[in-house]
Amino acid sequence: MTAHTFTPPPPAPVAAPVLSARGLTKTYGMTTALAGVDVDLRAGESVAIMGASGSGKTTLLHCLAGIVRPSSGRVLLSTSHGPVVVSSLSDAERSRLRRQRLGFVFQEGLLIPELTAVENVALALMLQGVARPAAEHHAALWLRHLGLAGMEERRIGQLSGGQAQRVAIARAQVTGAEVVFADEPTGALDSDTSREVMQALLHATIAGGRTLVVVTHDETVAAQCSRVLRLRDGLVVGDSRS
Ligand SMILES: Nc1ncnc2c1ncn2[C@@H]1O[C@H](COP(=O)(O)OP(=O)(O)OP(=O)(O)O)[C@@H](O)[C@H]1O
Repeated sequence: MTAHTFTPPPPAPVAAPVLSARGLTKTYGMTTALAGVDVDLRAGESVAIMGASGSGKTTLLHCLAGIVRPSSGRVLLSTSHGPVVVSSLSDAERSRLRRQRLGFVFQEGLLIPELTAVENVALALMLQGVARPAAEHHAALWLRHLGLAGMEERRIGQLSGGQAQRVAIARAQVTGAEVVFADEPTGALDSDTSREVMQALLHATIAGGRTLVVVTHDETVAAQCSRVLRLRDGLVVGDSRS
């Protein structure tokens, strides 16, 4: 009789973090906005950052996204071209990195009111050297994907708040950003529209295996994310996964 030995399957590989922060601090004069944050974010995660007003949420998002440079500590972004130490880059290098590798959806959309929906989305690609016809083609596909077919030629002021936020989501996705950062993306919307916009943001980002980081005060927004980080006085005091 053959002895059957049980061979345990190899452990599932743990994906390397897309974004890692170690010992992040940020001070503004006498104010400590971040007091030493360590965090690893992985591909496919949707991470809500919560906490009381002034706890450091936006500062953390800005440090992770290379918008502001931390006072100390390190932010490492893993890109398809290799790892990048975001916190050591110059202002110009960080702004290039943001344009090429990161996506942003803020409450006050960073959309240009004089441009149409399709032009706003296409602009993100054109800034990377994509020719206008191809950029507008891709932009229109994303707008359709986000339920905005027929609204491509409207200026931002001719859209509802929820529609404008979906244009911002399309713009954040169209370049294939590794990580999408959102700061109160649904703060100005009613609760039904907020849910729809949040679902659109989650599906667009996570379906592509990318990472979403959302600063929010809204527990219903956080409940739609796969992980919630809670900040107090510039420190992470809670980290839960659903
Ligand atoms: N540019 C700045 N100059 C001076 N102080 C700042 C600056 N940005 C943030 N701060 C201070 O750092 C601390 C953290 O601010 P931050 O905006 O990160 O908090 P938050 O949790 O996002 O707050 P809120 O929920 O009110 O938006 C606060 O005390 C704030 O006043």
